[in-house]
Amino acid sequence: MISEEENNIVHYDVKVINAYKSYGVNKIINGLNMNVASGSIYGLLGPSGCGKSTLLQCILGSIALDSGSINLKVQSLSDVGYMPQDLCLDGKLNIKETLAYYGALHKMSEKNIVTRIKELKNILSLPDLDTYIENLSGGQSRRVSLGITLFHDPEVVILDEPTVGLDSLLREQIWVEFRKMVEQHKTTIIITTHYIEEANQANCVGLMRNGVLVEEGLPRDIIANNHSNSLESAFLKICYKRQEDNLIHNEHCVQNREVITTEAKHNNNKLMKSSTNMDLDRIKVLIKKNVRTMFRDYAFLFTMLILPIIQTFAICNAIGTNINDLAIAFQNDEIDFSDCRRNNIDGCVFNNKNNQTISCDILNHLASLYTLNDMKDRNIDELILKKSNNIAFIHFPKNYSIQFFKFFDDHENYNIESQVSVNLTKYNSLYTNRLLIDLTNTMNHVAENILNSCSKNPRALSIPVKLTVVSGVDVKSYTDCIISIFIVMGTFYFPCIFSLTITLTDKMEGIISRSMFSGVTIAEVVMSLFCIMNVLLILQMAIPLFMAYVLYGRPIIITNGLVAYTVLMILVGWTGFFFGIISACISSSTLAAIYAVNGFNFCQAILAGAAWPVEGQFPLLQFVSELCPIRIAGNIMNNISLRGWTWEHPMVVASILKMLIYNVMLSLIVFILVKFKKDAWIKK
Ligand SMILES: Nc1ncnc2c1ncn2[C@@H]1O[C@H](COP(=O)(O)OP(=O)(O)OP(=O)(O)O)[C@@H](O)[C@H]1O
Repeated sequence: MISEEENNIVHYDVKVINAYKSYGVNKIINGLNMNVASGSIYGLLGPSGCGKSTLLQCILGSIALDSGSINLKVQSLSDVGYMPQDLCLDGKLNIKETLAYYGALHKMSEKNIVTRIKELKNILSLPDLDTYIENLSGGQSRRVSLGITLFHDPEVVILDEPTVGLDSLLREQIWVEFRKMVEQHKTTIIITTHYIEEANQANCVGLMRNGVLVEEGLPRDIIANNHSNSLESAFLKICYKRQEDNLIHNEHCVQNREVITTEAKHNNNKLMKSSTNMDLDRIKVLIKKNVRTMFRDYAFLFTMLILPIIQTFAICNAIGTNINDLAIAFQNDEIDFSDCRRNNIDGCVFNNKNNQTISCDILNHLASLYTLNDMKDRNIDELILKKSNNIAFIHFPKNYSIQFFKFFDDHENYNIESQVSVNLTKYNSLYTNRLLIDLTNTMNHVAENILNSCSKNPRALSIPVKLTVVSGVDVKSYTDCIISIFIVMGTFYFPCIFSLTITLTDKMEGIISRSMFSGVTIAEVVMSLFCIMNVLLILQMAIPLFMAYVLYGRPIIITNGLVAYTVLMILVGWTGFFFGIISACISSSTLAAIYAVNGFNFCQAILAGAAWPVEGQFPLLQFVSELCPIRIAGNIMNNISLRGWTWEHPMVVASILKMLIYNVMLSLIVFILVKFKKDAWIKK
């Protein structure tokens, strides 16, 4: 038989003892004591910004107290249900999937999940369960959020303004449910609310002001003690009185009963501790949820799967190709250019000098390389160059061919005034260099034709150098030389953007912290993303490789070095992934993080030699370039594919080792952030 003394003993599920918490100089909790009896509803009231949410988060252990202690009777997070003030819901899931996700995190069976979804649909008047969260009204989303909190039937329920935005009828229904939970299941509920009158239904209310509870008691006692007719007016009186007295004291809810402090099995720091533990089932649940949301985000899918195709297409078509669309202005005083088309060198030009027009030969050859614009008025040449797209102006004097032959026959008496003049625009060094090479080649070509026409050895004019390729594949364009750098750029960039955007979005939307309240560890979040990333990485590697080497036929030497090539790509992908995770962890703004990562990748690509050879950089910059993962891997991948380097080459082994070291270092940083910087994964 229970004695009267035992009957008076109150057991507490939550005890806050002399708690202090400051943000900088702002003291938010200032020596607060609070006792929440088991199997009761505790209404925590107070003006906006007084620290109610902070106190709840300290109770849950997501924020650490500066001093004081919080004792919770519950054993683990699975015994607690927390509804944050923000919704923290994933818009790309529907109601059923959302509830099932949290049910699965709490390791509920499929059958229980289905039954519980039906129950909560009735209790919370949820709309059609297939409706996506992003299509719900504010009040409907809040009910789903409450549903998540109650889903696993926790012993202690902590609710931060659960009834905001709900109509009075629904609020009433929900309070009836709270009372039922307390009576039937002995659930303990702590609830903050702005609707003071609904707190009348609580077993105990506490009024928080200036970091302490200024009043705590049964609602009807507080009303009676303050000679008021409602809880709201009673609290107003208390606030005025406190302002006058400037007195802060804390009286306990049940003063005439003996208080037994429940043994502190878990304090706030242990309940939601940073953990590197991993549970395979939870990782599977996280993977399922992330894959589901990814496949519903078309912009994300486009970035992950279509953008690599577009990028490779752009690289293969827009870099290192022949520049065919350049224009040259010319004036030919020797012959009208329209007559040139009929003009061919006929017989040996030295025997038939007067009929030959060498300018035609030169212009016809240039016409196969450039767009030629015939200018009749030489005086406007300056204007032509400034106002048009012509990169040069070429002028042939009247007696050009005669003098040209003289150049061969009688070099001493050659009239220098009669040579072709070329006026260059020098705003683009690439164009200028190209034109100079083309002019030299053209003149050589014409000279060879002339010598051929007279049955003379054309090699008489060429320089005495013999060129032979001794190693490496025969590259045809600049793209061939740097294609591996571009491929590896994408292999770094896409996993980086993948891990950054998913982690940061889930962090900023509170989905990570909400999942953590359901037992998920950050290590599990990272591992689930790592698994998905590896599948995506296979596609992101295969797409550019197939396009570059199969579709566009870029040169490649097939050796066993290609295995090292693949290993390097995978290691670069992992580096990008870890880099994205770390960036997401230390960033507090999604846009800033994306800009920073894009900017970093751009610099890295430039330093790695994507635009210009690294050998042209000054020594210190070269040293920095050699530290970039894209350079470490890309350079060796180029050597494997173009020079046939294999596993046996020490540089190949060295670069694989360097990339391994990179991955170990970055994963170590991730480990430290997971283990010791829990706050960094949660939106402040
Ligand atoms: N991470 C933080 N850094 C600095 N100050 C913070 C942080 N979080 C909260 N605060 C400050 O602490 C105070 C208490 O905030 P809290 O959210 O706990 O108030 P509240 O009582 O729940 O308010 P409301 O009823 O409007 O939700 C506020 O002044 C807020 O600006």
